[in-house]
Amino acid sequence: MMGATVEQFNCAKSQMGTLKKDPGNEAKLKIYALFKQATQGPCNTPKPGMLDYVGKAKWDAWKSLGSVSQEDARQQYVDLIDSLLAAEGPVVAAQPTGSAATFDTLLVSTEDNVTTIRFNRPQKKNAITVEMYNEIIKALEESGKDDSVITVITGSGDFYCSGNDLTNFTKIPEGGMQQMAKDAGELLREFVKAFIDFPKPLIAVINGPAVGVSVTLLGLFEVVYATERATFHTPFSQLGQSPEGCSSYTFPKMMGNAKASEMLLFNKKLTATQACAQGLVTEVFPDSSFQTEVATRLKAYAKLPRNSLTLSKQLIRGTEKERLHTVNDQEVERLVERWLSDECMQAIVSFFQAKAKL
Ligand SMILES: CCCCCCC/C=C/C(=O)SCCNC(=O)CCNC(=O)[C@H](O)C(C)(C)COP(=O)(O)OP(=O)(O)OC[C@H]1O[C@@H](n2cnc3c(N)ncnc32)[C@H](O)[C@@H]1OP(=O)(O)O
Repeated sequence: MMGATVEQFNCAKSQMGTLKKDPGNEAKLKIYALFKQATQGPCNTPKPGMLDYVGKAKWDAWKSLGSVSQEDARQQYVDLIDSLLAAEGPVVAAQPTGSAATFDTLLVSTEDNVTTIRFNRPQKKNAITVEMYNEIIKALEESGKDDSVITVITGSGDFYCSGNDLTNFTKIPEGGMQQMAKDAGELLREFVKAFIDFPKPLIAVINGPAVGVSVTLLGLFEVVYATERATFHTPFSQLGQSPEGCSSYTFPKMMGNAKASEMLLFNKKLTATQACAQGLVTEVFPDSSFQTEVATRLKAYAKLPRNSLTLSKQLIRGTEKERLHTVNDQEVERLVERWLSDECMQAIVSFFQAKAKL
């Protein structure tokens, strides 16, 4: 992990004063400990006496950081303050509890502390258009700052999502194919970044088959619940493309190189049960009880303390965030080249030719 600079650390220190809500004792102890470690190094003071409860708790928190370097402590401090600020951001005015914000390709609503982002192009199997990528980024940005405790992503109709809308590659801008690939790369980078940086627990509710980028992103979710009817397919080589959504890193980490290669190189489509065995899915439910069983879980999770969940997510994900951004950049760079390849163009032409023959 690369550490934060002293300037970034000082900036985070001053931003701490702008927190509107008390982050709670657990977070305050962590902030104290990281501050001490960042400014003085490992704990080197005598342990306070038994009756000095507060002093002892602070000392324990500092001591628990062991030999973490001052540079790393600065980074963890900056990340922690960032995530607390992101989690408490202003309650989005257009998103009072139970309301639905307006998007053209999504249904977004917040109810009982759960914000649900639902892909809403069921007639196209929820394929993701350029507009929809942008709306998902916006919905995540708003949901990261609203008052909800967890965020859920799911699909309308019989599919979860059929991945990138292949018509995205048929609208050639003035700058030609090169410009199209460049623009698509930038959009994809921002899209995946919105998932990497999302501060709250993110839960995927996979209501049917999932394809392409909607599958690769799953490694960036905290929990993935699937109906037994769901399938998971990443047909990249078939399309002359290469993996994205950080899956070139998260999939081998989750399922090992061989199983990841079957999916990402050789287009193997997994059933929900197989995906669960590989660690891509958390739990599979019978289709008949899927929605009610998952709703019960979500309701319970949404009653948990918001800050504790955000902080715990940050502990689990924080150390690899930088790595994920690097992976995202590399995957985008490779895809921009791939989109201009004969293999990819031919595969897209074939998809539309097959459609035309029906
Ligand atoms: C600009 C930023 C770009 C970032 C790109 C990031 C890289 C992402 C990569 C990927 O996601 S790769 C995966 C791409 N997806 C696919 O290859 C899936 C293609 N679709 C299919 O194979 C099938 O449609 C299906 C999903 C298996 C469903 O088959 P089914 O027989 O059940 O339904 P259909 O009649 O085929 O579909 C209904 C309707 O929806 C249209 N459609 C479905 N998926 C897509 C799609 N991905 N792109 C565009 N259109 C799609 C399909 O053509 C039908 O349309 P109509 O014929 O009714 O007009």
